[in-house]
Amino acid sequence: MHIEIYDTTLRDGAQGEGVNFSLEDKVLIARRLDEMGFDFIEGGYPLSNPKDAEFFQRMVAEPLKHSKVCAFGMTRRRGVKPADDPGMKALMESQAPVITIVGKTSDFHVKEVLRVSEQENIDMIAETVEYFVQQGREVIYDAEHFFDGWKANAEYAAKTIAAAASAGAMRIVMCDTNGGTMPEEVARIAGEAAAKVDKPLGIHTHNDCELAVANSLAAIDAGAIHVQGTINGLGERCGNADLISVVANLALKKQGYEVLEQGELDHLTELSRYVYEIANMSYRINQPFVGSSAFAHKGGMHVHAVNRVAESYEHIAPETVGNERRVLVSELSGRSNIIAMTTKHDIDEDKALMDRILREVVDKENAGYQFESAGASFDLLVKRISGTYAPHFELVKFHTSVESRGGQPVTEATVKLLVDDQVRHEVAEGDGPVNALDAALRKALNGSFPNLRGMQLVDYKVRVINSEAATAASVRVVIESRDADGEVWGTVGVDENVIQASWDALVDSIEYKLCKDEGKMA
Ligand SMILES: CC(=O)SCCNC(=O)CCNC(=O)[C@H](O)C(C)(C)COP(=O)(O)OP(=O)(O)OC[C@H]1O[C@@H](n2cnc3c(N)ncnc32)[C@H](O)[C@@H]1OP(=O)(O)O
Ligand SMILES: CC(=O)C(=O)O
Repeated sequence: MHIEIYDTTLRDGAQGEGVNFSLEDKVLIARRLDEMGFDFIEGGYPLSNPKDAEFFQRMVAEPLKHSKVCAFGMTRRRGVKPADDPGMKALMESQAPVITIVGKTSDFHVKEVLRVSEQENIDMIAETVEYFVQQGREVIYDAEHFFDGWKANAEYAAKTIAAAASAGAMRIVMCDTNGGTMPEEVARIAGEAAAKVDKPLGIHTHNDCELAVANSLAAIDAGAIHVQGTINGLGERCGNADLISVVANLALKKQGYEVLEQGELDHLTELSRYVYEIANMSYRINQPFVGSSAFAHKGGMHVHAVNRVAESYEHIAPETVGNERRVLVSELSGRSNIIAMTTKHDIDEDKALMDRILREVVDKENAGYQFESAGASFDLLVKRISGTYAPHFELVKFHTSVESRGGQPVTEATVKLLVDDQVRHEVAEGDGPVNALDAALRKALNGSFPNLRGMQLVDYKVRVINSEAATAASVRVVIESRDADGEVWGTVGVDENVIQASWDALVDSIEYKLCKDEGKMA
């Protein structure tokens, strides 16, 4: 059976703290969802702001190929005819083929929040839905606080959805607006609701109890054919049901459900990252299915098993959802991690060598290093231990200073190096000691290694690692560098002095780039 996937990233997702899509962001996301075969895309709330209203005009000018565009709004205001209500006018002007109307299900909300009679709320629902149906629009009815309302007064809740259904709504969507309902309640109430209306049911859940995906699946198992949610679970408070997980579970874990266009499942990871990128948010590494850790193996025993049979510690093949398997190296590694991570180093599976590398990794992690995000430093460590490393330069000395000139801080670094037995002595200013050191180091090396101009530092993180040791605390510096072709690599340095730790990470970054360009890292 086909389950309709209704995306509300651009409306309910935008209600998430820290999310603010521009008009162009919204158009880009809508187009990507359209390409993947999402059935419905809720573009926004046209009454709310000009940007949302404009989005619908863009959709008229440049229509989507597959997805139906939905405009969202509430039922008419109390005591007003739909045709006179500014909300209805904004929805009509959107020209969206589908209008999604949210209305009150719970008698408590009718009394305490809307402050209208129970009958007026029923009339608001029926007249609003009927108005849009008469104007030739398809109407989806979002029954707000559906489960809470049903638990408090099932008879009244049933009357509200019956009003929407008989007025012509094509879907009745059960909303767990406060996100507090348990999956067994969702299943039971969805079954009871199905007996009261003759329209297909949908489900819209929030994640306040970390159950939004489970509740969506429970409703579908109970007969709902339509599911609403957002990409990556963006949304107000704890977010909405994450459609990435909903879609993956329906396609891969449940029997008999079809979702999206065929062959689109392996674009889920790309879609998730795309939306994070546009929302200017960091992705969640442990996000199910699509996080970078979703198939990352760290424990030595696990890596040993995965090297033999991948499915021993993987519930699906990562490629099914466009993700990839990763092996991490750390103090929890066994020889199997090292073997998996050294395949590119043209070294035999020499047991003694693997043990030496493993011991060095464990010792260094014990001293505060972390190789998970510093793969380039690990690769250099392997080269050092296997005797294939020849440094490209030697440090004679470095010096940094920060002084105040006219109230402005000025940072300067000097480095003295030996490159091919030649002394290079350079000074540079920077936005801080590490930036200045980087600039001076490059000045000293650029003549011999012009390819260094292609790389840049893109991230710099410092962490105190044994703060309980007070003055003797060490710091770990992790630097991320990027090459002109987009390749990114991480390096790490640890020391009691933050400048020394930064220097070590910096030198590893440059040595890695030079080795890589000479084909010694492949
Ligand atoms: C569960 C959900 O996610 S529903 C969607 C929630 N999303 C948003 O609120 C984001 C967009 N909202 C907005 O831009 C604004 O709130 C607007 C434009 C919709 C309304 O703004 P305002 O007119 O200034 O009203 P305000 O937001 O303060 O209050 C909401 C009003 O709608 C009424 N209302 C709430 N739900 C409904 C409903 N389902 N049907 C009719 N009226 C409703 C409230 O009673 C209140 O009116 P009142 O002040 O006369 O009592
Ligand atoms: C409609 C909606 O967003 C909700 O009830 O949560």
